[in-house]
Amino acid sequence: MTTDLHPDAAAASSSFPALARPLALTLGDALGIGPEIIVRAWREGRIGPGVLVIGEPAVLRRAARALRRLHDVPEVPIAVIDAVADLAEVPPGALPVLLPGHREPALAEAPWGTVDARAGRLAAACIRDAVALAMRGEIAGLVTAPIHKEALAAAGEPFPGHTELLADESARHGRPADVRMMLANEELRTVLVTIHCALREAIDRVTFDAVLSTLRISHASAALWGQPRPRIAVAGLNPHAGEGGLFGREEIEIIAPAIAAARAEGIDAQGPFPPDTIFMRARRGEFDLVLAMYHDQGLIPVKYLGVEQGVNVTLGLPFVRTSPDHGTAFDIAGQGRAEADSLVAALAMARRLAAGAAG
Ligand SMILES: NC(=O)c1ccc[n+]([C@@H]2O[C@H](COP(=O)([O-])OP(=O)(O)OC[C@H]3O[C@@H](n4cnc5c(N)ncnc54)[C@H](O)[C@@H]3O)[C@@H](O)[C@H]2O)c1
Ligand SMILES: N[C@H](C(=O)O)[C@H](O)COP(=O)(O)O
Repeated sequence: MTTDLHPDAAAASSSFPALARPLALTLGDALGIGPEIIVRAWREGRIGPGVLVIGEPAVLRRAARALRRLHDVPEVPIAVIDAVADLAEVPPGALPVLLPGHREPALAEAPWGTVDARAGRLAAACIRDAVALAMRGEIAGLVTAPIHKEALAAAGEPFPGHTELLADESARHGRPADVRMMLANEELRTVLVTIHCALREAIDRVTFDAVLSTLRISHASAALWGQPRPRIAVAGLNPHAGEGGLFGREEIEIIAPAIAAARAEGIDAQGPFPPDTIFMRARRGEFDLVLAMYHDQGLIPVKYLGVEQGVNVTLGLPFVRTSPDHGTAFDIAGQGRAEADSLVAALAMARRLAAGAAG
């Protein structure tokens, strides 16, 4: 193994719960920071045992060469495997890379930080391969490196992100899934009622059923991370949670009735609270989780605390899926500047969730 282990490497590896099956790490957008944070985390000894990458070897080799050149450290060896079972044969120190069903080796010559349909196509293929392995029980879960949504769209994918694609794949494998996005760090957890759509559309999507089902999914999922009865705070949609109807009536007509229905089912839900202070209250311990009505209402407070520790978890799937809380960072891709901390946190969260799911 290389000599430049991260100071947290020993702590990270020793804290890994042993899993009976490996985790799959999907490549993400080949022209973003995904390949380099995978190689960097591996080189720093922070990925731990029982993990394989599903991706294009040539792309990972380019990332390994770039990091060797930029950080003057030994190049991470890549070991290509054809099946999960081959993981046991991979020599120590080599990064195991499972060949995806769809290949795009030429992406190793494409410019970093550019939108490329081939990268979108490869990213989607790696995700689908990982879901197939998860549904067959060959892996304990998947951790997805960031994709670029424009590249996904350029590849003709009808899904705006992993969350929607994973739900569709789950259904295609016979397991329809009502999923929600959670973003969590050490201080704050938020689950979103609506995600990847225009804000005007998001407001229309805030319905009684959407809020109630998000509460149900959040409540049911919390047992996986050891909180069987989470104290859930529900943010209002409008400023000051509508100020008694002065600034909108969604809280009165939609959100409060959904909270009441959830409470009648035994879910510890409270609100709707003014959105501008509920995250501060949750962060200081009044609540375990905040339900946010739309994407940025929930993600800004978590990411504002720093993208280093946040983890994106898809709730409601029949398999574990986590992801770093950041994107492809095209502005720094290929420069050796991307931090791998959130990827490491996503892997650690996936291990904990997979261990919990295994019982
Ligand atoms: N999990 C995912 O797949 C995921 C998550 C978020 C965004 N995205 C996608 O990524 C693309 C770019 O999104 P964006 O620009 O809004 O956000 P981004 O997270 O890619 O970048 C935002 C800023 O944070 C910095 N940054 C991000 N990750 C970093 C890291 N690990 N180390 C150091 N700096 C880091 C970037 O350099 C940039 O300045 C979009 O297509 C978006 O949809 C994907
Ligand atoms: N909404 C997420 C964020 O901003 O972090 C990001 O787009 C990831 O979404 P998926 O996991 O659905 O790709």
